[in-house]
Amino acid sequence: RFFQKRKKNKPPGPTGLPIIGNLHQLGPKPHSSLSSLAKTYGPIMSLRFGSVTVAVVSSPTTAQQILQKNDQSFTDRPIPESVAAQPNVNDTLAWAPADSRWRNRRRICTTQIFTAQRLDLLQHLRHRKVQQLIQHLHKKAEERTSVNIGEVAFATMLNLVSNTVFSEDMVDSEFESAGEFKELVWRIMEDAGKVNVCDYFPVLKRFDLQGVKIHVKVSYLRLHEIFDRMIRKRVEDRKSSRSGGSIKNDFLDVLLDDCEKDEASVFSVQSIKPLILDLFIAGSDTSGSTIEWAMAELLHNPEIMEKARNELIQVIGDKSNQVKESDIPTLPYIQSIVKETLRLHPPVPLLLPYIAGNDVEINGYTIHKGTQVLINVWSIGRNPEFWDDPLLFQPERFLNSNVDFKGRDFEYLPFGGGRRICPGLPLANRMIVLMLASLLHSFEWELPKGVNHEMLEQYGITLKKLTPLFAVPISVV
Ligand code: HEM
Repeated sequence: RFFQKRKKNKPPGPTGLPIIGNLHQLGPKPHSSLSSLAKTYGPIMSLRFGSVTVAVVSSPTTAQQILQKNDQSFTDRPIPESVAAQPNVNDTLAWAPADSRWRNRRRICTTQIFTAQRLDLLQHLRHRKVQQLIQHLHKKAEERTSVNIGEVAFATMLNLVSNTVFSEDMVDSEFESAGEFKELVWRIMEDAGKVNVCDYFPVLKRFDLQGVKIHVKVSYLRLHEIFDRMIRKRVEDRKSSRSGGSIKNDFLDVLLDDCEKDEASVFSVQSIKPLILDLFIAGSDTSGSTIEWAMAELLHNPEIMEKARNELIQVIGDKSNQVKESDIPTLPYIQSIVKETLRLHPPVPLLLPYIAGNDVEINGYTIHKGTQVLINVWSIGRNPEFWDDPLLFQPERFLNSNVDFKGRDFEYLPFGGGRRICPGLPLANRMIVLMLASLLHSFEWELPKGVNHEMLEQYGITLKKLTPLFAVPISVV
């Protein structure tokens, strides 16, 4: 009777099979399968994955109910086993419960890295990292060899984050050597993207049937070891700096200042490592895949590429001038290309999952406490009810429109919304526009001969191209 009461008034959804529930309906592209199911069951539907009840939201008004109207009930996230494998997971930003310690960590990241003022101060860093990328591409252009666009953009972003945090590069300037750091972050992304049966059958957790947890743990521990070494070295340097040496004033120094401030500090040497790791993981692949999709769309739509290059030539001039961040406001077409890319290819198509903290009424249905909630922003961004010709890549749609990705327009949520909206949004926006504008201003691009250009997706922790995009840069004269 208790069980039946709990099931009362749930949103509609497809009947599941015994034991596995609806897991078999997810397929290799869950965001797309769930989008198809929503056509039958509506903007909020209920499914069962193993023993976990999941509500899937697929319309702007329903997303608004979750992220705005009832946001106090949807603050926490369920933690997948591949994420729980890391040490001190409750000290992360992305997965920790939204308590006062999480608020403090978020506040310190926002005020010390992501405010307009702090970002302005570190503009030179982004220019330097993008110029390193451009120099690397000039060499490739001379050799007439193709470049893995997603990978070099990913490595550039890793180096930007590592310079923000540690004031040093983690990937060599040629982006080629299998830099250990890059491989470790990459491997974590891969493992975290696997569908893990243990997440849906909590009784199986301790058996780690697919071995995901044990595999990913090795990478986490190694990264913690690297961070540990760097942090200890910095602690020593800070001691000597007090006797006259220099200090770096980067994010690590901010965190260590906080550790030393008082005993009630939210940070310790142990608890800053998961936070730093979160910034690397959340920032690099998302930005890398956005650049990859943008370039893939432009190679697919040469007239749009041409229009973008014309805007750059008009605003920036010829290749002897470099694109700067201060040019961004005068590049509306490039900005629209980035927005259109994030509409069609949101790197986190189902956002990070939420968990209902109590029973909540949405659209007349009850979302019971403990239900996982997925918001299908991929589906919302492709719905003809909210977008004209939604499957066409048309940056123009954003040109004279106020729709933005800051979490207030619920038909367009590539960075999520509400209190857990992506804190890295301002940095990502600046860096992605700058990187894309520089790639287009310095080079013409073509696909390697004989390559079949497809636009298929591969679902993982970020939504990537099924086959990585390789393109040949040609230096403009
Ligand atoms: C194109 C680039 C990016 C996209 C599309 C993106 C998207 C997202 C999304 C969808 C979420 C979950 C929001 C929600 O659940 O409502 C998120 C969370 C997060 N992102 Fe980003 N992100 C990007 C870049 C970055 C960067 C550059 C950083 C930092 C360096 C970053 C750090 C984070 C963190 C720490 C969280 C967890 C926030 C929390 O749960 O409190 N992201 N991001």
